Amino acid sequence: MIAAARVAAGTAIRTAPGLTLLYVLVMLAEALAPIAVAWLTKAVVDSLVGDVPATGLPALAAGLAGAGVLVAALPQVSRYLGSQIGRLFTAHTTAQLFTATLRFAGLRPFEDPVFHDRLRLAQNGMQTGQGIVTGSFRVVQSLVTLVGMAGSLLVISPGLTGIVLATGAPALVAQLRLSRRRMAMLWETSPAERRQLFYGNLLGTIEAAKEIRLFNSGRFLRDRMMGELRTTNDAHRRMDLRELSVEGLLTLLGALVAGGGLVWAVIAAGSGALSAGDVSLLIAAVAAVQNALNGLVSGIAGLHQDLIMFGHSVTVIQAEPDLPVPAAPAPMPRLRDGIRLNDVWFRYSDDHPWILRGLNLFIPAGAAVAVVGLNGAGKSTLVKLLCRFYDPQHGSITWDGVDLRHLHPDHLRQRVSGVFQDHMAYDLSAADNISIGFVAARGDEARVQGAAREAGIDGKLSALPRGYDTMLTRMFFSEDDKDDPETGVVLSGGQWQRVALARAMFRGRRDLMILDEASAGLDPEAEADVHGRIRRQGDGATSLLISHRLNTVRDADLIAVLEDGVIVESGTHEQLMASGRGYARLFRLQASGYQEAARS
Ligand SMILES: Nc1ncnc2c1ncn2[C@@H]1O[C@H](COP(=O)(O)OP(=O)(O)OP(=O)(O)O)[C@@H](O)[C@H]1O
Repeated sequence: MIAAARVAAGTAIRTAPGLTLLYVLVMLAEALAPIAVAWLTKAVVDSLVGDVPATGLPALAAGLAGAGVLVAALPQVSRYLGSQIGRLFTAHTTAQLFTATLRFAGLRPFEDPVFHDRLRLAQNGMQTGQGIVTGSFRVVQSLVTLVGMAGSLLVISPGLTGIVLATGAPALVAQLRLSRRRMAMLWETSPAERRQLFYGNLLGTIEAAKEIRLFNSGRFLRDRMMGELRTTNDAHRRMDLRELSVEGLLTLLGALVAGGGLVWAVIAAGSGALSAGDVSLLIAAVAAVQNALNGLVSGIAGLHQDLIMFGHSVTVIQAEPDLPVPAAPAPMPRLRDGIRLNDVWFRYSDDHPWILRGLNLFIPAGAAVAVVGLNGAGKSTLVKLLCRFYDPQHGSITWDGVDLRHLHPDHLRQRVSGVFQDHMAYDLSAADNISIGFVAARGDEARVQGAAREAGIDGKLSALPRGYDTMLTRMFFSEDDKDDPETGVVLSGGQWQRVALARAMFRGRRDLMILDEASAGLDPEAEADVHGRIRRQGDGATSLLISHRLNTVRDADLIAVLEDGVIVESGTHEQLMASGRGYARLFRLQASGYQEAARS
């Protein structure tokens, strides 16, 4: 929490130094104004009842009126300044948080549920920016008022001062414990809240809508969502009850002290021990000290809570890299020799089974290499290792002899392009969907169109209502233009695959092109055509093709069969067919299926 406080203070000062200074001055004036009002009231009352000469009465009255104006006006000014600093603070830390998530070079953090909980709380914590800024100044302000008012009260009644201040100590301890418990509760209920969000999103997305309706699973999902919501609601209710009882007791204690003080002051004034002005000062001071104490206690508790929340952002912002990045990465010239996987062992975590078990494979520069294998054999895992989204636990992957671990992940990825099996369909325009593959060339319309042509989707995209500027989603239309087809279109699965291919093509010639089931949604002829284009694309480009349709990869220079975490067969199509082993069997099986289909 101390680290979070340090970061928060530094951020506020850095993002808005002038405003912060102004805010401090306004808050100080706001803190001192009630003290001035109390003392001026005492002086006026004493003058009026004749305890002191009334010569300066008009000046006192004018001073009192001026202080009253400040008491009324300053809170509005400070609220505006606090909000503005809070907004700047939130914008700054939000940018930092998302920059930090981009710094993770691999995928592991995004598969970690604890990270997801933290990220969600961190995003909520971003909204606490204003609370931290205003909360910390409120604490200082309450402290100033408290000291001033307690000093005033001390002049009249040291005993009462002691009692009033003493009620603050248990309040502070209780509030701090409450805020710690609330934060712990939020952390504990975070997984349930995340599941609730997940079910809620499922019930509202088009992707799930078909299955939910066909399988009539909506009620089941809704009930699960409500179950999670009940869990979090119960935890919140228990926390609210606890707060209610503690705060109720503290309020009662404060009221008893204030009432007792009033009775004592009236009796003391009756016996002449206090002046009328003293009584008015005492009434104002007891109320103000209690207010300031409450402000201080709840300010500290709120700040404590906001800082714990903000601490999640700081943890993400300051997180160690998920993959070791060398301080002096090896230079990365164009691939000349090839990529070698040497005795590669990999599993997703210690409690997962081994996916790759000593895999050896050489992908020669300039060659088209196909990897085939059954579902779950580890083909996509191999692709992720080649992009260095993970490091293997044993063995190495080398790029022209240099271990990927010695290269900078950014440099490596600049040399790679491709389409993942689970490629993205962005709710963006057609042009953006393609040019996001190489943001530096965004706006190059000819290049966008060229890539789309290569992927065989130019005809479709050019004919859209707004051409390449058409949104490939119907998510963002407004009430006014909801029936206008120009606001967005919906593509088919195969068309999306071609858009993803165009995105990969848009990157231009890269050393390694990976197609992981990238054309499975196309008909076999189109898939073979795509593979052919990839092979012809630029001289010497290396490609890694993954497909379940063996016929579409038969022209590859090398076909490797992945099974049980190792390559069990490799060679050209002809060699593998001649060997008559698993590949040949599967190929014949698939070929006979096509022949059957062709005959029927
Ligand atoms: N992020 C992950 N965390 C844990 N296990 C994973 C993860 N991704 C994949 N796996 C597991 O790794 C194994 C290999 O998966 P992979 O996706 O590499 O197979 P594949 O050969 O590409 O399969 P398919 O042909 O079905 O696409 C599977 O058993 C899968 O459950």
